[in-house]
Amino acid sequence: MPTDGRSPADLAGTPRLPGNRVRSTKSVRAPREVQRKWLRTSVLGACAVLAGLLLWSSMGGDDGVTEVLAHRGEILPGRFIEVPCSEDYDSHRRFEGCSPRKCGRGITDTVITRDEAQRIRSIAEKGLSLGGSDGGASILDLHSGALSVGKHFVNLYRYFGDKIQTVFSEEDFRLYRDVRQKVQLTIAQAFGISASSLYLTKPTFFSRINSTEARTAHDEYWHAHVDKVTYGSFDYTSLLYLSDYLDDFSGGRFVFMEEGANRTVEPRAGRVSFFTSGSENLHRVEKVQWGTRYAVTIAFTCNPDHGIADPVFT
Ligand SMILES: O=C(O)CCC(=O)C(=O)O
Ligand SMILES: [Fe+2]
Repeated sequence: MPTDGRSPADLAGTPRLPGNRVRSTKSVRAPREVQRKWLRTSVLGACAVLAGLLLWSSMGGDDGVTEVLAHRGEILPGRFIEVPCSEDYDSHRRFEGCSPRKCGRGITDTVITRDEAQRIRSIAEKGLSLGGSDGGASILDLHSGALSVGKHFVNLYRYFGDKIQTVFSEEDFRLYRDVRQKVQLTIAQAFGISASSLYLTKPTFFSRINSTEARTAHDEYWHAHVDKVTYGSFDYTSLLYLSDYLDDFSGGRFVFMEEGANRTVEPRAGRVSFFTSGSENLHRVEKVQWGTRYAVTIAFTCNPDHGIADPVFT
């Protein structure tokens, strides 16, 4: 406890005002000034510590510096950041005019409309309502038919047979293909390659993430990874977000991880984030804290042998 610098013995002979207050005389003014000075210093010190803490947390705390590449509220016509390519592509067959020579990441909010995102999300909702993981992460793959159910996956097409036409419509598949085409063109343009040299590859899938605790390894979506290592055939990864960060869910931001710096993409319905799939783009997804996050991972390869077709309504 701070004192004004006088011992109880010093105070013993001091004249007292009513209320037991020490009278303000010249002899006591100096210690009171010391007290004020101390108070001022403490307040200033506390403010400085608070400002430091705020700055530290806004920079990502002990994760290192965090830069937001795309805020949830902004509408980006297009942002592209070039990064040096990793050597990951050297150990794979090279397809000139397609395999990444220019690497990087881009974000655009103007290729897919909010309305298209809403309609694409309805497809995901319909499909995923037929199943869903016991843990926090469910997937629906319209190409293979894979759908999370409990702790496993079922093949939606085998399970429903012809009845699948009562779930999805021809229009759903048309929209899905149109969106895929627009994303493919965007990637080709950003990396200076021909769109026809890119092939859709697997897995291309919808994801639905909530804050339910993971039950199996499939629910653990938050680990840092390199898509080319995880999925093999990927050369270019894209993500189309179907819900809004902080309106529909919290947590769940996409993070590009680099030494000393993290760069985040805040999901926003209609936002397309795309990047070369090698370790120049190591990334993770933050754990979702509340709400539900929908997205589609749309992957492209340069190797026609690894290409897959658009899903068809049969
Ligand atoms: O949903 C996301 O933001 C990222 C998903 C992802 O990293 C992946 O599918 O490989
Ligand atoms: Fe990934």
